[in-house]
Amino acid sequence: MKRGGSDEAKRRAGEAAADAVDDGQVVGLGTGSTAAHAIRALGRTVDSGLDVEGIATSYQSRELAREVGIPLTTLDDATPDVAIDGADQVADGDLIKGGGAAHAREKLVDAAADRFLVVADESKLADRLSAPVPVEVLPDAREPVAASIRDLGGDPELRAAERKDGPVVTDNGNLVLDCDFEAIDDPAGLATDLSALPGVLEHGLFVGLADAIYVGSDEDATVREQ
Ligand SMILES: O=C(CO)[C@H](O)[C@H](O)COP(=O)(O)O
Repeated sequence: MKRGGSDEAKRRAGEAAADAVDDGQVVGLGTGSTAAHAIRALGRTVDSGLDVEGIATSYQSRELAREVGIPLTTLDDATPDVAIDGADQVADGDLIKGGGAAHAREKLVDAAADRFLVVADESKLADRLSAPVPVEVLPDAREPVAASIRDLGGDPELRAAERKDGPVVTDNGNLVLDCDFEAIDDPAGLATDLSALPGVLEHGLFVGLADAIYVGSDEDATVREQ
């Protein structure tokens, strides 16, 4: 699915981050249209002889990696040296992710990596995180978690599928509540509160995880070390 700014800006961010991958490294392969540019660029470097292995964060990134010829491994067998992943919003180096409902596996792989590179076009940058926070819940936990989110000041909405009747079902077989907290003053505190709710598999607040943000525009890509 395509979200955010121009495809050219996303391509510049994704390709710049892929350029930072060294021979012999294991790479976490993020999900979304910006991360897909990085995966395609890595596929081209594999074609030209670079020895890298990927760890997919979703069905989408696994299929794309297979298509472009990146050999795959898993967290059972390897630790990612670097992960490259997109974001829905970036503020002060913290992120909201999960626009593609892949944030549970993304957080697992991105947090495991020695270096986590975020790839984003300029439209994702904000002064404060304020986009709805995706919260993946076990199907049985939908109502209790929604009630707890309201108690925390959020407005949860079950994510509906686009070309299927009913809700989005994640790669893990769960549901997603998009939770609007408006401007988030304390992302770390909210992340802790959401993680503590029974039935929450994972939420899309990525606090203090990013090592560098690759920001693409229609002209170039710049790197902001965190
Ligand atoms: O978190 C994600 C998927 O769960 C994506 O990385 C995020 O939604 C950004 O996507 P895009 O690069 O297509 O704008």
